[in-house]
Amino acid sequence: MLSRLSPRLLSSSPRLLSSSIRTLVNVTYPSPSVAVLELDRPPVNSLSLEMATSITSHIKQIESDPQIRSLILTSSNPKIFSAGLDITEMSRPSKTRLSTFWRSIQSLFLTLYSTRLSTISCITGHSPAGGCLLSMSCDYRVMSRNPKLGIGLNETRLGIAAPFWLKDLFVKTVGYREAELGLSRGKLYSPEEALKIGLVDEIVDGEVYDVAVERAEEYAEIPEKGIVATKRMCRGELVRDLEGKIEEDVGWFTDFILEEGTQKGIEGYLKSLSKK
Ligand SMILES: CC/C=C\C/C=C\C/C=C\C/C=C/C(=O)SCCNC(=O)CCNC(=O)[C@H](O)C(C)(C)COP(=O)(O)OP(=O)(O)OC[C@H]1O[C@@H](n2cnc3c(N)ncnc32)[C@H](O)[C@@H]1OP(=O)(O)O
Repeated sequence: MLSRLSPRLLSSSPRLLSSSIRTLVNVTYPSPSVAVLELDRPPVNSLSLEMATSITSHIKQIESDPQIRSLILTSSNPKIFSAGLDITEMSRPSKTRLSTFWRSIQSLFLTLYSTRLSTISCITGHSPAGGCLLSMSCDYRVMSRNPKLGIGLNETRLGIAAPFWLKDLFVKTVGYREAELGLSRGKLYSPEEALKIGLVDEIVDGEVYDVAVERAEEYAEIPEKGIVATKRMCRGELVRDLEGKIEEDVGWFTDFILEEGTQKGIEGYLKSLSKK
């Protein structure tokens, strides 16, 4: 039933959908060529298996409408873009669930990073780890100037490491030395710092969403053929690298996460979060 609804219909009846099926995202259309996908999984938009799968399938639905040229990724929570992977997915999981979870994250990355759509990340709130991955997978990043916000890859703070493709994406975005420093220290950058190193492209004092729509409309005016060929040129290598190592990467992730030492670290991190 859901899959037969066109994306436009989806956006026109979000309340009807949320009462029947929890989609975890809202889709709206501020102009004929622009779609907005709003993450909506309270309290912190963390990426569970269901959340990652829902985002991926909504991107694919939006992509299938030829009129839509740009996609804005944002959050229903003004303070938090996404808290990254749902850490509870990695705490004492079954191996089967953990593998399926990781495949859903790989698939979300590949879909968002290689979509024909021009993607704008509208970052109004915190964006650690998997949240930063979502933003870095977009073509353009606009962030609120709020100095209390943080964006970056803080995996080491949980006793885990970013997978090779996320490390490569970070290197491509901010350069080798900054990536090495940021990854090993698990650094979360303020918006000003993020702008300085190229982790975000613009910071905004007022309404970030309005600027994101403006940028999305600018992208939508550029001929699609040129954009798609350019994205393929810039992003194809990393996409092919991961596509060629999907199983190996699932193996690394599950082995690493299921190690007792990693489990203890994750447990401790979860406790520290709930004690705050
Ligand atoms: C060799 C390599 C092989 C394999 C690689 C291995 C792994 C690498 C994998 C992938 C890379 C990506 C990893 C990740 O994304 S891990 C997640 C990292 N995220 C964080 O560290 C963020 C943690 N959260 C926070 O810092 C704060 O919650 C935040 C600043 C976002 C919001 O603060 P606020 O004060 O507003 O809310 P809280 O009270 O802290 O949280 C509310 C509620 O939500 C729970 N929570 C928070 N974050 C998460 C999360 N990521 N997953 C699940 N649950 C989360 C928090 O515990 C609170 O719960 P409760 O106490 O029950 O209300």
